Amino acid sequence: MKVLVLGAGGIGGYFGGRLAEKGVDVTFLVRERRYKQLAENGLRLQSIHGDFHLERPQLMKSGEEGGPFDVVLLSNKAYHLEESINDIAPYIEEKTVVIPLLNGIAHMELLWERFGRERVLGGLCFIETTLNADGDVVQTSATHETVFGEWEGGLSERVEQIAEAFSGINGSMRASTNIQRDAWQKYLFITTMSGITTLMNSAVGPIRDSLYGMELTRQLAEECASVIRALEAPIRPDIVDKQMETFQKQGAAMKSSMLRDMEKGLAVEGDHLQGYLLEHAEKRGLSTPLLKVVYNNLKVYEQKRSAGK
Ligand SMILES: NC(=O)C1=CN([C@@H]2O[C@H](COP(=O)(O)OP(=O)(O)OC[C@H]3O[C@@H](n4cnc5c(N)ncnc54)[C@H](OP(=O)(O)O)[C@@H]3O)[C@@H](O)[C@H]2O)C=CC1
Ligand SMILES: CC(C)(CO)C(=O)C(=O)O
Repeated sequence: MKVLVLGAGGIGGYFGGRLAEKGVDVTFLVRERRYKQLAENGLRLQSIHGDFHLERPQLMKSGEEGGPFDVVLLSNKAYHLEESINDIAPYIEEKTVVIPLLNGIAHMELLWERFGRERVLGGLCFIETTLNADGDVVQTSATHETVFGEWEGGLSERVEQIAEAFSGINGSMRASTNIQRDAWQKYLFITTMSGITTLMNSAVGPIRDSLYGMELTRQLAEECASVIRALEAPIRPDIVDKQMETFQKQGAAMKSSMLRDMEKGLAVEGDHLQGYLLEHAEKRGLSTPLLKVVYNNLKVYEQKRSAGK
């Protein structure tokens, strides 16, 4: 199976690296700066599950000849989606499937529009990873999992084949029979998790231990869930309780990738995550006061960032 991974950042670098470590034929579609870095240093994973150094990753830049690919793993940030879609387009053939690993939901419509619903699977990942100053992928907590499947549910032959090819890696890349529900539930989790950690400017531990930390986290999750339910998305009735339990179980040092990006002064995916839900809340007249505060905090950050402060 030939896999093209767009982006070799925290997510693409990690899962693409783990696939290559198993012997899967993986090519990374990257831009100039990352190309140079990976060509010089190789792809290095520093992980609590074991380090890995891929000395000569297969690399491509947009427009170069390559393929055909069976699977394209999309691992860009949401604010690079348009360019990323354009860059993978030449490699999407009749039988190629795209698996997006981005957080959020709004990208699905754009992918369907461009490539057709039949070529796009649902996908998501649970992992805490970031790039260090040398461009190495640093992975720091127990979970390292991606999940993918047919958006309409069930298990198709192609999904089974991909799951077979991805099985046995150091980590988990598995098929789901209900990826639509899984993706919306992940969306709820990340919108709450990135929202509360960026608002409080803190890892999970101090938020949990603070006077109103758990109450506010639940309030944010309830507000987000109310919008998701109004969109008739298929989340479980008890999902907020379940996710609060998950929040309780996280290591104290656990941070969202959005908070890590903020700490590095990088762009954030506020429009794609919190903004998308707020837009729908406003259209439907739903009250989401804490979500508004969270989103506004991100907007203030963006303003200061673009003013260089
Ligand atoms: N990091 C984490 O712990 C988690 C992240 N996620 C989600 O996964 C997605 C990816 O996040 P993450 O990996 O952390 O982000 P990173 O910023 O670490 O990596 C994204 C990579 O995509 C590359 N890229 C963007 N556009 C293109 C393009 N047109 N062609 C080639 N490469 C491109 C960037 O390259 P360049 O260097 O050239 O800009 C960058 O290396 C996000 O939606 C995030 O929310 C989900 C779960 C956990
Ligand atoms: C919360 C977490 C780490 C779970 O995978 C995540 O998705 C993110 O921070 O982007």
